[in-house]
Formats: sequence, C-alpha cells, structure tokens
Amino acid sequence: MDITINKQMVQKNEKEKDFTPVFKINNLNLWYGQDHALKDIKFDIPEKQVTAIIGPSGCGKSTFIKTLNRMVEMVPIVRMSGEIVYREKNIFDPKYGVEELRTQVGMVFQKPNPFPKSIYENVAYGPRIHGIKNKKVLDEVVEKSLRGAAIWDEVKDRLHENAYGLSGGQQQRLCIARCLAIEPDVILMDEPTSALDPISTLKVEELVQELKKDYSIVIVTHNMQQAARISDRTAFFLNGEVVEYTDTSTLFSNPSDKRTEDYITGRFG
Ligand SMILES: Nc1ncnc2c1ncn2[C@@H]1O[C@H](COP(=O)(O)OP(=O)(O)OP(=O)(O)O)[C@@H](O)[C@H]1O
Repeated sequence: MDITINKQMVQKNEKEKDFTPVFKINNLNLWYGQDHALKDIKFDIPEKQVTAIIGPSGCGKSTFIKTLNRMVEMVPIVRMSGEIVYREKNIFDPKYGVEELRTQVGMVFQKPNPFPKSIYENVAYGPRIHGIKNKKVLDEVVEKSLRGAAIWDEVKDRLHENAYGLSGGQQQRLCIARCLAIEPDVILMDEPTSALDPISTLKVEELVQELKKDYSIVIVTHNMQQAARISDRTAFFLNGEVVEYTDTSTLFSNPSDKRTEDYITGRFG
C-alpha cells in the first residue's frame, strides 16, 4: 500500500515538473480595502497548455486572472503583495510597463465586447495602434487572426459590416480574433462561454484546443465539465486560496483534498 502511494506521489511530482512555466506566482496576496480576496497564492502556469481556474462564486477566480495582466489594479482600493513572474520578469517591477505586459498577455471577457465598428476594424484596431498602417499588411493580419479564431469562413464576405450584426458566439470568436491580432503569448479567458449557447460554447472549446498549440491559455470557468474537457491543469480556488492544483485528470479523478472532492462531487458551490 505504502509503495503504491509512494509510486503515485513520485509520478505526480514528476508530472508537476514536466512543463516550462510562463507565469510563476509567489505568495500573491490581494486585498479590496479590508477584504483579503487572494491569500498566499503560489503556483506555476505552464506554457502552451490550458490551465483552468475553478471554484465557487466569490472565491477569487476573476480577481486572480485579472492580476496576470494587472487589470485588477484598475480598482482603486486594491492592494497587493507578493510576486508574479512572467517569462523571468516581475510584472510589478516599475520598469516593466503595463502596456508591454498587455501586448503579451491578451484577455477575452465573459460577455463578447466588440467595438461598434466593422468586423475588419475590430481586428485591425490593435495592430493599427501598434503602428501598422500598410493596408496589405493589415488585410493579412485580419485574415490570419479571423482564421485563427475559426470565424473567417463565416465573415469573409461581410468584413465591412458592423460587428454587432454577428451572433453572440460569433462576436466572442471575433473578440478572440481581436486578441490574436496583437500576437500575444498568453490568452486569459474569464468565463468566455458563460453567455453563449451550447453550440457556440462547443465551437469556442474546440478553438481553445487548437489555440493551445501556439498560446498559453488560462481560463476561468464555472463549468466543471468544461474544465475537465478542455484543460490540462486545474487550480481549485476556495475563499481566496488555492486548495489544489494539479493535472486536470488527477484533480477530477483522484483529488487529494477533501474540499476539492466535495466541490467536484457537487456537495457545495
Ligand atoms: N471591485 C471590487 N471591489 C471590492 N470587492 C471586490 C471587487 N471585485 C471582487 N471583490 C470581492 O473579492 C472576492 C472575490 O471576487 P471574484 O469576483 O474574484 O470571485 P469569483 O470567484 O470570480 O466569483 P464569480 O464566480 O461569482 O465571478 C469577493 O468577495 C468579491 O466580493
């Protein structure tokens, strides 16, 4: 019995080491005023894999994902301590500009939020801001990004129509294309399918599987089945703490903490 456990632990430890981290999070704490929303978070996020963040409402999932591109700092009462290292640079280092970070770390939100512009202009917006003016180059970036987001065939004949004319699921894939157009390294997704119907959800889930070949993805989801379907690693958050973080199949089939087991078997949350 002991030997089996030891063997399992060795295998698990080996597995845990078996990736290149894109983010290293060390003792991250965050307060909204007096409310201690993230408590001593410490884990590494792998490159070119999908990492799911799960946990009950209010446990700090959105707060956590928004620390990774420093969006959380837009809330004036936020205070933080600890360290987030992105590709060997501490993102809180004053020398490391937030704009540079957000070029590397793109984000897709819960509700599709296209600009009130044409499909083409939605995707061309970021590259234009980064100084690309040449029409041919922009055309190429727009096509490549829309193809990358698996929506090109649906929109190629209506590129100059308003993005608001697209369905919700198409708008979300357009927002993913807009994110790809700035050629990020990491894509953060905060419940990207919670406002979508099941077919659009499936399309976005398939897309995430394609995108992880080229990008590192962190996805917050309320939906445990979704985390189990599409992620490689899962972190279970509870009351601002990471209770368990391991490869997704282990977390769902053989959780090591009773609270994880209670959550994934629907005993709370
Ligand atoms: N802008 C804010 N100002 C003050 N407190 C906040 C703010 N945003 C979040 N909080 C608090 O921080 C805690 C974590 O919230 P957060 O939105 O990160 O949780 P969550 O797990 O994403 O929840 P949900 O699944 O419901 O979206 C909660 O107690 C919440 O009330």
